[in-house]
Amino acid sequence: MRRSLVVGNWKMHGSAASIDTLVTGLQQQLANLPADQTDIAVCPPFVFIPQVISQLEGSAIACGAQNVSDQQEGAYTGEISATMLAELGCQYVIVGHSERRTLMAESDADIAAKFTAVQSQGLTPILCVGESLAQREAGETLSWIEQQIKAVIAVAGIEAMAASVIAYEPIWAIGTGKTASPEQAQEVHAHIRQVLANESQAVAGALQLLYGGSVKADNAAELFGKQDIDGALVGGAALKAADFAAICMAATA
Ligand SMILES: O=C[C@H](O)COP(=O)(O)O
Repeated sequence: MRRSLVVGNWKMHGSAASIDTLVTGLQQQLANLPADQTDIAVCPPFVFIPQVISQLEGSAIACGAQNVSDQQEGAYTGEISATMLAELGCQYVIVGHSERRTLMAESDADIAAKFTAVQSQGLTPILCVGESLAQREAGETLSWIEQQIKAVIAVAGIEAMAASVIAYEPIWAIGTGKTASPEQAQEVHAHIRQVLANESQAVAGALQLLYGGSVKADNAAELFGKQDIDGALVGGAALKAADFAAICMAATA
């Protein structure tokens, strides 16, 4: 049976003080969560990672990053490498978030290179895929998601997917309050698992598949009730300790 995983993506939010409060709140709220059933991680902005890792010392909550360079070292002004994130103690790195694909024009090739760079340092990539509203309305959702995943498999190989997490995040549901229905999400998750199963049943069966897009305390349980939804990548609701904790509880129930 797959463990569930809930990841908070704090995006470009927070200050040293507000993050201190948030992490303290999370530790209090999640103190009684059975750590053997659910993996939990938070992804702060880069500059707050050392603070968060220090605050989380001794806790079962892992820390991740929201982005990474596809290079490990060199003259890449403003970039952060997977080597650096590993040294800090990060365990996860989000790659291919739709905000980066759209706002930073990251291509499938860029994302595959980042995915490989992350794994080369022993970290776990959380590969985000998702369709726009126009693509959904044109009936292109499944083929688009398949293409995004195959672009990474083509570079990293199917076995590499075993050491990764995939997050399905329909772009139209991110930060909009419009969640995909559990049935819409399950349809895509089942397809993702089938795409993987066509190459390796073992990888498909073991991979944690998250849903992201306006996940809240009051819709999480229904989403997690679906067979192929193993957890969530949470944006807005991850900024409030009580809300994020409630989502983690729902994933554990
Ligand atoms: O990475 C998280 C997703 O973009 C979801 O964000 P949201 O929960 O605010 O819709």
